Amino acid sequence: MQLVLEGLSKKYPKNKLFEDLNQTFESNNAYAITGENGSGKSTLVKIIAGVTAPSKGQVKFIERGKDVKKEHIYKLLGICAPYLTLIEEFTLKEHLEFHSKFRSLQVGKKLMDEIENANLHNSINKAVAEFSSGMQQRLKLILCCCFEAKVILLDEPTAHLDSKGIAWYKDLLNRTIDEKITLIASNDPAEYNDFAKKIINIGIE
Ligand SMILES: Nc1ncnc2c1ncn2[C@@H]1O[C@H](COP(=O)(O)OP(=O)(O)OP(=O)(O)O)[C@@H](O)[C@H]1O
Repeated sequence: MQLVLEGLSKKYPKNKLFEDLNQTFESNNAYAITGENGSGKSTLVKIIAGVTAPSKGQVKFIERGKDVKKEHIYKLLGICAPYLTLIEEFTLKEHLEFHSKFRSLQVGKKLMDEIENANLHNSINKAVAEFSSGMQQRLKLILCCCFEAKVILLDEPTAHLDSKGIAWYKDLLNRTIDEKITLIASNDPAEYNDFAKKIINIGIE
């Protein structure tokens, strides 16, 4: 599959971000999206996810040579980003049950093993409102990486993680991204160096 950015630009009334971005992302590859603070990395991820509209240009998802219809794109995406929040009243278990209703588990993954790997096994019945920021981040990464997706969008994926959490993130990603398009929006090489074959800097010089 391919994810194509065609002449993509974004500006706000007082702020011009990126302009005429043209890029093709291919399956089985990971890419880093870098750029100084405020350059528009998160905005680009939101545009790809369909949450924010571009000022110009378009994003295309192409599968077996055909454009994927807008209404089906969400099925292709796994997203972990600071602005995507968990449901505070739900327990960890309820989050997993909720996601399982509309998304199948990635082949080869066992949710309870992943929960244990993430060191969340003692918090299965705890409401997410009682989770620390690092625990919430681990759960977001599990939801993003353990359920079927062809495109993985990660925005600052190791935010709030300690060194053990970062090691766990790298292991999880190593077991997840084969055959997928993975985009990592970040300025921290530790988040993408082991994975990204290409670094795309979107800052306007
Ligand atoms: N809804 C909005 N209205 C106006 N300006 C916005 C809006 N959303 C974001 N911006 C501005 O767009 C710019 C890019 O923001 P964005 O969060 O995409 O940058 P970033 O590269 O991810 O930054 P950082 O490295 O700090 O995370 C910022 O200057 C931000 O203030």
